[in-house]
Amino acid sequence: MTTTEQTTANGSISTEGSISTTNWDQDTKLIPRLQLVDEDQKFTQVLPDYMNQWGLGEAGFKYNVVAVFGSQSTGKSTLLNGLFGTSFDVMDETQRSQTTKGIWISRGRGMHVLVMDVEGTDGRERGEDQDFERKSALFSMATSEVIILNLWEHQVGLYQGANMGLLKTVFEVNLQLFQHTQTSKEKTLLLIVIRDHVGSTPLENLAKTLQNDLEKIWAGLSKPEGLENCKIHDYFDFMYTGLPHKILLPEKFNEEVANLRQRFNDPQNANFVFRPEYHKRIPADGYHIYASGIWDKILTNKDLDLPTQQELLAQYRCDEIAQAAFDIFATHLQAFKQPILEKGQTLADLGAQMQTIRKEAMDSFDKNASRYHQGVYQKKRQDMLTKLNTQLNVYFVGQLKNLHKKAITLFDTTLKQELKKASYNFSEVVATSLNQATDVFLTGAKEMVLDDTDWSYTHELAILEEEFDQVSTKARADEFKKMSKALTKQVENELSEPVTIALNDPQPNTWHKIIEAYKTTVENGQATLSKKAKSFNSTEEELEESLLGLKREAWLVLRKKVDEELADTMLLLKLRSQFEEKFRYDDHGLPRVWKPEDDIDTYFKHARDDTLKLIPLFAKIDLKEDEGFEIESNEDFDFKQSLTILSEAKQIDITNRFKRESDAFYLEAKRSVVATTAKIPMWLGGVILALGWNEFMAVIRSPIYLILFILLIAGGYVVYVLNLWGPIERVLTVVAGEVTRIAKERVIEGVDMIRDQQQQQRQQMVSKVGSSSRDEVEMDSLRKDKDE
Ligand SMILES: Nc1nc2c(ncn2[C@@H]2O[C@H](COP(=O)(O)OP(=O)(O)OP(=O)(O)O)[C@@H](O)[C@H]2O)c(=O)[nH]1
Repeated sequence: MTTTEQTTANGSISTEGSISTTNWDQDTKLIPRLQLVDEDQKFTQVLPDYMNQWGLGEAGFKYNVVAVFGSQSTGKSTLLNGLFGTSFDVMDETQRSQTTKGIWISRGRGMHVLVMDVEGTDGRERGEDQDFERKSALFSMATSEVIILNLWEHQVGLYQGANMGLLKTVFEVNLQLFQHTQTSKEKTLLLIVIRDHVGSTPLENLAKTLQNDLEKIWAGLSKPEGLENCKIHDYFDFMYTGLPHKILLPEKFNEEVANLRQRFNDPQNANFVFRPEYHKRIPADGYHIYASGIWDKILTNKDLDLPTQQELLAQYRCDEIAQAAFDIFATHLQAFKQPILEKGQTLADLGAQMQTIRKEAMDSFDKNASRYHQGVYQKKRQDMLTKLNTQLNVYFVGQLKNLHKKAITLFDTTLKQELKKASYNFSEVVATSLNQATDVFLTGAKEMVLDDTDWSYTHELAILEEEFDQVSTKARADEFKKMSKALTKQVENELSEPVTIALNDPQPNTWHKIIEAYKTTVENGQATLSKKAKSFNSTEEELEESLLGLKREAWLVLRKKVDEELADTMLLLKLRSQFEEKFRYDDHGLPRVWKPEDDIDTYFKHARDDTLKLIPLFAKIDLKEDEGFEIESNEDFDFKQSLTILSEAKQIDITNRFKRESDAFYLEAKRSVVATTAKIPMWLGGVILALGWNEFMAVIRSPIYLILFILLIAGGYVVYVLNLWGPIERVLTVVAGEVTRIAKERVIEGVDMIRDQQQQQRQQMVSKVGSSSRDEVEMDSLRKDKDE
């Protein structure tokens, strides 16, 4: 036999019948019973343990509850034991005193049914105190889906009898339970069992009589406000059954009891009693809370209505279940690699992991909590989800931050790497690196955004994009700087030679030539810049700014070169060479040999004046042939000022220094005239020839002298031609030095030898004369030494 549990579309649970975990015949062990409420009206603390012992702890909705009501000693316990295989106490025939005190509970054999044996309602033992009867009725109605009403046949029709009082109580408490519920009232099944049914009056007739009496009782009840017109069938369904006399017809009795059991145990039975609509929808794991809560309310005489109780139970249980689920969740969360996140690393599958542990927790919550009041469950579910999301959000934020860092680093490194390559297009490299880094961030971020959250990475993405922008702007600036540097170098190379040439050959149009060279160079540079600027995605304004920058930069390079060329020493060199050109060389470029008749003073004056005229030419960049040429100035660059090369003071200084230098040339020229004038006169040659005529003839006539003379002349010629005079001179010097050294050594050796001989002679003399005259001899000897 099976029972199915289904969650319907609106979330409510429907159950079909009870469930047998074991077969009736196999469930032979004594099923423990429990006094739920004792004589002192105290509710038991151990119900959860018993629920587990009975195997109902995890039954969910797959269990049913039945309670029995009736007068004392009407065979209620006997009936329950027969129907459900329980072991409730049965009265000893001989005593005839009340056996069942309070409320007992047990599980039905072979079925998931909680069976409650409620103390009889005669009040004989408790006197006329109807208090417990009302309380137990209220409790049974609130917790059970089927109430068995136990009546003797002979009591039927006795409208004023004790049973009728009991029924009145049942109806009243039922109305109390649902007083706040105008709609969807839960129904309870009243199964009226007529005991010792002899059969003379058919069951139908007895049922009719009883039904009439019940209607009458119902009509006589004072209904709560709003429920004045409610009908008995709004709250109750009725079933009637009769049982033969147990003592007189025991076999028949047992047979009928077995038949009746089928109505509790077999969902296929036409008169199956545990129909889903009677189910109280209290999940088994919350039954003890619910039941004890109801009893507590009853004892304290507080307003008791079932829907509120069910909501309260749902809240309590949902909190408990949520806490249990959260504890498991927290354990998983602890195992999370938070240190990795703290170290700035990212977890590849963080999103999936978060999803898994959240799902696990939510599934665990849903499994148990979804059986409770739907409104409460949904609210608690939302709370739970929010709580879990808040916990996980820490990881989301941490990972997002790390992804941010990762993306920025990736962008930076990729960009740098790509820019190191031999050729690249800057804007393309930036775009590729940007896509790559953004992709890393977005993939990681998207993977982490869980359903049912308002998590967003847009803010972080916006910040990231800003940072990307900063990095690429910096890279662009660096690249631009690099390019500008290369261009400056190019400009420097291109300008260097023309400037040097132009300044070394100063002409009136020197500056024009230099400006022309500058213009050509700048044009070339600007063409390169314009071409490269495209790859930087530069705007028109940026490009214009860069072109102007290049112009200024190139001008500064030019100025630097000019400054180098016209630095004091260089300038003096240039002036001197110009002066020499004019003073020491003639119009054909041949060196002048000054003669006494030459007008050195005039030459000198002209040359010096012409040279001095160059100083004002060098002093300022002249733009008269380049009218309109100008470079826009700014706070760091003043074009007008940059045209001045030499200040007034500098010009005077250079003029003076040059004058001093040129004076030296003048003196030198004068001296060279004197030297030419001081030559050996011609007549002296005649004298030498006359005096040396005999020696000349001797040489001519002697073949040996002649050969020696010729050899001497030839040797002299070879030495002259091969320029060997230097080495020969060195050799002669070395030889002479060596000869001198050897001679000196020989002289020193000779002197030392003489000194040694004299020393020996003195010693011999001393030994002869004796020690008294030793000093004298010594002095004498010293004197001799000195003389020597
Ligand atoms: N005449 C008759 N006697 C029965 C029947 N069933 C049980 N008895 C007897 O009635 C007596 C009381 O039986 P219980 O089962 O203890 O009755 P009860 O209603 O549980 O009694 P309390 O728990 O004390 O209220 C016992 O002596 C039973 O043998 C029956 O069907 N007919």
